[in-house]
Amino acid sequence: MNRLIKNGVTVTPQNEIVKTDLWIKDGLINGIGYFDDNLINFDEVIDAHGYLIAPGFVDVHVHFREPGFEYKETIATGSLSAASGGFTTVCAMPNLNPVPDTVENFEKVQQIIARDASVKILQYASITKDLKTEELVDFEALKKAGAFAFTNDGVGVQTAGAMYLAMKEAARLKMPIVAHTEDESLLFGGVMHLGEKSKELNLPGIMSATESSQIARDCLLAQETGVHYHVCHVSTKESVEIIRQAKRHGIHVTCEVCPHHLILNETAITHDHGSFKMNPPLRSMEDQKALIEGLLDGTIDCIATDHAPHSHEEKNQSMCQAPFGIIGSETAFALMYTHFVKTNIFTLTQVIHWMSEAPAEIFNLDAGTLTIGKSADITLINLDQNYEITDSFNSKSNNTPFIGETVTGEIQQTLVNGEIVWSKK
Ligand SMILES: NC(=O)N[C@@H](CC(=O)O)C(=O)O
Ligand SMILES: [Zn+2]
Ligand SMILES: [Zn+2]
Repeated sequence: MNRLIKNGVTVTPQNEIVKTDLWIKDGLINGIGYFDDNLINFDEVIDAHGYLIAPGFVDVHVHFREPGFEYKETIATGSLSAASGGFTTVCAMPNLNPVPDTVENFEKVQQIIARDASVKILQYASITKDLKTEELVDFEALKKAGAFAFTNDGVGVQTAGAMYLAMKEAARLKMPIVAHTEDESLLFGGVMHLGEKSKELNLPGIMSATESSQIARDCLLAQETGVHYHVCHVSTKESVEIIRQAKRHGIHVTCEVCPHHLILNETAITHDHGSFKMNPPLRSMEDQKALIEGLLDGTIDCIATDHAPHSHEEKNQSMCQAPFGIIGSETAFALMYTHFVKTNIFTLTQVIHWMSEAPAEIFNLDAGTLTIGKSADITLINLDQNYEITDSFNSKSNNTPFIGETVTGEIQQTLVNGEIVWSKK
C-alpha cells in the first residue's frame, strides 16, 4: 500500500516552515521530500495543501475510564478523542475498576484496547493494590503482561517506605515510577489553590507543599534507588525548583506539565464551579511563570494533557462536590499554539517537540518523530484555521473551562501506521 501526503509543510529544528510531501509505504514512512505522483504509482494521494505534517503527538497522561466508569469515557471514545487531537500514542492511567493491579485485571484492559483503540495505547499498572498505599503489586508479573510503567495517578503514594520499596523493585526491572504527588495529610479538604482567590471565594485551599513536599521526598528516594522517576502534572514553582536541583545532582527525574497549568492561573476561577476544579489545582501567577520558565530551561521535559473526563452531572456543581479533572486531548495543540506560539513565547518547533519527541524520549518509545523507516504516525494541522471550542467533543465528556474560547490551529487528519484514524468532517 503506497500513500502520498502531498503539498504539506514541515517545521525544521530551526523553526523554518518548508514545503514537503510524505510518502507512506506499508504503514511506514518511506520518504520525505518531493515525489511526483505521475512517476510513482500511489494507491492514494492525500492533498494536504499547506497543512503542517507533524509527527503524531504522544500523551503520557490520559484517563480512559474503562473498565469501571464507562459513563465518563471508554477506550473507544477516549482514543478517538486523542486521535482527533492529533495524538497517535497515549499512556492510560490505572485509576479504573478493577484497578490493573494483577495480571488478570491488567489483561482485561489490554483486551479492550486490542478491540477498541483507534490510536496506540500503552497501559500503566498501579504501584499498589487498589491504589491504596499498603501493599505493592507484583511488578515483575505486570511488566511481563505488558505494563508500560507503574503509577498510582489519582492519588499519591502516602508513605516514604512504600515508595522506596516500589522504586527499588522498579529500578531492578528497569521500569519507570510515575508519580501523582500529593501528601493527603496536607490536603485539609482543599478544592482549589490556597491563596487570595480561595479566600475571596471562601473555598478550602490546597497549599503548594501538598505537592512539592512529596516530590522532594521522592527525588531523594530516586537518588537512593537509581530508579527513573517521572513526576505527573507539575504545578508549583517549588516543584519546578526541586526538580531543577535534582537534575543538577544527576538524579534520574523527568516531569510533565499540562496545558491548563501553563495557560491559566487561579485568577481564571471566576466563581465556584466544578469546571475549574482539577488536581493539581490552577495555581498562582508566579507558579504559572515558573512552569513556563521550567519548560524553556529544560527542567520540565514535556507536555501531557491529563485528559480526565467526568459527566456533566458530576462537574455541574460546587467545587466542594465536583470531582477533580478536565478533559484535554482535543484542545491541547490549539491552546498551546494560540497562547504560546502566536504570542512568540514558544516556537512551533518547541511545542511540537514537547508534545511528540520529548515524551517519547522520556520513556524510550518508538514514536514522536517523522523518520524514514518508522511507523507513519502523523497528524495534519491547519495552522491558519481559527475556530471556537464548543461543548461538542469526540470524548464522551465535555468538562473543560476552555469552552467558548476561539483558538487557532485545527487538526485535520490523524494517521496511525499509515492508516487514517480520524478526519475532520
Ligand atoms: N487530574 C485530575 O484532576 N483528575 C484525575 C486524577 C489525576 O490525574 O490525579 C482523574 O482521574 O479524574
Ligand atoms: Zn494525578
Ligand atoms: Zn491524571
